[in-house]
Amino acid sequence: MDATALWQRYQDWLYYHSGLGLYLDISRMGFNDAFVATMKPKFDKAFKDMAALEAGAIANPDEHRMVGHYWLRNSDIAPTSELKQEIVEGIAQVELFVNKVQNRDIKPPFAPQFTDIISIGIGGSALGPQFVSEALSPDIGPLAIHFIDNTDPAGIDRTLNKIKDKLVSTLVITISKSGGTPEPRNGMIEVQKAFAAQKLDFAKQAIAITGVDSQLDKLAKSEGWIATFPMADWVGGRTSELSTVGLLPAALQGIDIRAMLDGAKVMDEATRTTEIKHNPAALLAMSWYFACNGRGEKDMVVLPYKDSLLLFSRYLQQLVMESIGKEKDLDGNIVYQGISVYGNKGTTDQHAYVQQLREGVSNFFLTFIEVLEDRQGVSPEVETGVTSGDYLSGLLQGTRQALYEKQRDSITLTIPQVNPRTVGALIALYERAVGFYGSLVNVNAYHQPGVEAGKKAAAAVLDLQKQVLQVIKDATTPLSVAEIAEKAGMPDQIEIIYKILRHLAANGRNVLLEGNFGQPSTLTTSYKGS
Ligand SMILES: O=P(O)(O)OC[C@H]1O[C@H](O)[C@H](O)[C@@H](O)[C@@H]1O
Repeated sequence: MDATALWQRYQDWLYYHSGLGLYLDISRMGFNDAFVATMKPKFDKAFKDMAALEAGAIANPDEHRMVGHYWLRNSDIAPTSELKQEIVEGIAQVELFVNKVQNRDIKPPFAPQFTDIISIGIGGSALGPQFVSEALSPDIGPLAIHFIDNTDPAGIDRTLNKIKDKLVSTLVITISKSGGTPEPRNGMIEVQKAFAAQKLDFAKQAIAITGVDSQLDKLAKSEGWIATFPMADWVGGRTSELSTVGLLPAALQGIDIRAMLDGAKVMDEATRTTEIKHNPAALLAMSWYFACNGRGEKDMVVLPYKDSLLLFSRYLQQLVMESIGKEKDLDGNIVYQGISVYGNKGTTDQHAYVQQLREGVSNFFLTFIEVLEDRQGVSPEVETGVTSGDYLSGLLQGTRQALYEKQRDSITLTIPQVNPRTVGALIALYERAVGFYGSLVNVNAYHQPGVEAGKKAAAAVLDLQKQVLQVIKDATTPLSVAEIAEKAGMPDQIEIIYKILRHLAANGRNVLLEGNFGQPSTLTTSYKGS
């Protein structure tokens, strides 16, 4: 297409939201009018599904749950007055708590005020708070936040070492919807031990955000933690950023949560229209469908040209891949759906993998995220008449053009500034686009059965470890891996048993492994404990 035709196509397909100052440009996706026409009936169904979801339908049939994240930012649309009240009270509870922390009505027992937060959680109980903190936390805020989002001992040490002198004034927030996920439980126990080592009273500095009556809820109540905040079962982990999960840590950091909620609400209104061309979430979902042929044939590369949006692609990775990546569709057919998401930030990635994007395998489409405001205040010139921000903008435009010349499709989303309102709007935009896409490809976008399999397998490995340890403790002579597997009655688990032994031996757990490490069958194991 020549420049004039491209410019016309840009204008024909440009979506602009004046209230948010947000632009969506899908003109560099290679669809045509015939494609749009074929999508029309699919979207009619998607719009209907979405309306039913918002009205309180059981949109997550496997888990028999409603899907209510849109109600969080406009409680008036909650399907019952009880739910509305629950939402209003949830926000009030957050604001009251944050107020009390700020006024020092709630404070740690051995320090004048809270200065830091350790937020413990994983997946949907971490990615949203991490993204929002990176995007919006002030350079010097009322409380500084640190995350434990894994069960990696060295990672936990790193976080704890950084703030060991400030543990006395640290508020610990453990977030887990189910309240039974092992990683945050482990993190919480390790933090509890770090508190005990400094003779601090963990319970007086701890709060939980979790489902009512979950293990975590019961523990927090039985140990007398400062507070527990309920998580509703109709809010999924990956869509919980605008629930207490995201709002509480954000507000404690001094982020305007009402503005975040408002941005999301405004975007929700914009994405309810049933005209594809005027609905930015529908335009996104349609573009994804085009690029992926409705079957995940291409990857979604997300490149925000703004450091503070660094974690957006990681956040979207869960939102998109856990929602769309499904073996079966809603009718039970095997479909192996999904869209792979990755990305870091521009221009940084231009000096890393954009080489492949421009010239290598063409298995992706790009989403540029552009922020019009370079920084607050005036920029110095780095060359006559040119600022660093001009470079950032120029490199984005240049990359978009260079990719287009090689027939690589891209979407460009432009916001005026990274602020609570635009971040709320971005979250809402992608939540809705993912919901539409789920309908377009007929999958349940709100469950995650695949994750359960991995969790069960991990639990089985830990059970096996206990058996293996017993076998080597009981043995009077060193045993080979095969002998251990035999004695544990698990000969078919020999490879996992070998890996358990190797891990124990590497970690001072009284397990001695001897022999040729390049030939595991020669290894013998003995127990060196007392
Ligand atoms: O909040 P939690 O119940 O601890 O769950 C944390 C995360 O882990 C699970 O395995 C799910 O796949 C995620 O969707 C969830 O966000």
